[in-house]
Amino acid sequence: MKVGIVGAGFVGSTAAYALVTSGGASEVVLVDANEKLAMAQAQDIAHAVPFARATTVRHGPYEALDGAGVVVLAAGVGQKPGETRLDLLERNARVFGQVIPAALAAAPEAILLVATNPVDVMTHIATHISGLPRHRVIGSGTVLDTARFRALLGARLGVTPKSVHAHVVGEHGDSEVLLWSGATAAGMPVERCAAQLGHPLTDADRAAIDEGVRRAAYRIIEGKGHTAFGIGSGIARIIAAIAGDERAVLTCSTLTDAVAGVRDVTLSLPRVLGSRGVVDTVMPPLSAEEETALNRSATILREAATGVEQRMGWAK
Ligand SMILES: NC(=O)C1=CN([C@@H]2O[C@H](COP(=O)(O)OP(=O)(O)OC[C@H]3O[C@@H](n4cnc5c(N)ncnc54)[C@H](O)[C@@H]3O)[C@@H](O)[C@H]2O)C=CC1
Ligand SMILES: CC(=O)C(=O)O
Repeated sequence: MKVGIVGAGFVGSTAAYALVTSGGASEVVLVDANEKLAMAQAQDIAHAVPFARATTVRHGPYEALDGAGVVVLAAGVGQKPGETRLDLLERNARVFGQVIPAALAAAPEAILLVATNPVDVMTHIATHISGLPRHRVIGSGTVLDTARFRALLGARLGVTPKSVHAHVVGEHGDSEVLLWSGATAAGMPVERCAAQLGHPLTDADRAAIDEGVRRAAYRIIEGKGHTAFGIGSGIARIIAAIAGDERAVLTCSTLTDAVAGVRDVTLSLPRVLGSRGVVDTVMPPLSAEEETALNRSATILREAATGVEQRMGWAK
């Protein structure tokens, strides 16, 4: 499948590199307002191809997205140390007003995969601007937070994160909800598995893991200015699920009729991904505490979306 990536900065270029190393695309085209950057990234990544999977990597204007099955949207600004994701909304909404019509004019059949933050509200905006059916506008959502949760749980249990099944839902951001009640390893609740392995999970462990997931971006941005490897790999994983019509379950963001009592909200839940995009959604069982936290997260996102809808004149 041909994949377009608009925004060839840290996130877009790392996603392109992950696609090349995983063999997730036959062709990758990078587009950026900074054409010199797009060209340099495309050349650098193309030089990895002899060590990786057969992929054509190039840069170009929007017209070069012609025929793309997925267009990744990674254009816009990222957080500076201390900024929240929601602080980026106004600036990145303006970017999407330019980028989405141009991308769809070239690739009208594409699924849009949004990475730009705040990713849930940007996915909401992308659904409105594009006019596409909601199943074709997917935010990377909490795919990264779920990976962070699995990584930290795996480290605590002393097993590979690949053997840990645990999900983060709601906002990709401060109000996200770690679903401890459904977390499993080796086919049993994660607490029981941890105890059997001689690493019982204490309240302090749980608090440290929650903090480690929720505050990961802040810590990494403080240290290196951006995050890219986790999300680049997550984007490549989502594209593989679409390209292979896998029906893989990944925590992605898409416009949803009602979640935890909140209507018309774009956030992450476990989504079944296939060649049409989001082909189904699974609502996990939640504890009372998780239900309350998801209602709060959905309310925050609904309010942020309402604000944008009013400013853009979409309010009904
Ligand atoms: N969804 C997630 O889990 C994550 C999302 N992000 C978000 O991804 C976005 C990109 O982050 P980085 O790659 O680190 O930023 P970056 O600054 O390295 O790259 C952004 C690129 O967008 C380009 N751009 C800006 N306006 C444009 C326009 N109108 N048309 C075409 N290109 C345009 C810039 O020239 C730049 O190359 C940020 O919003 C960041 O917060 C970052 C990490 C994780
Ligand atoms: C920057 C960002 O959204 C993250 O790394 O989670």
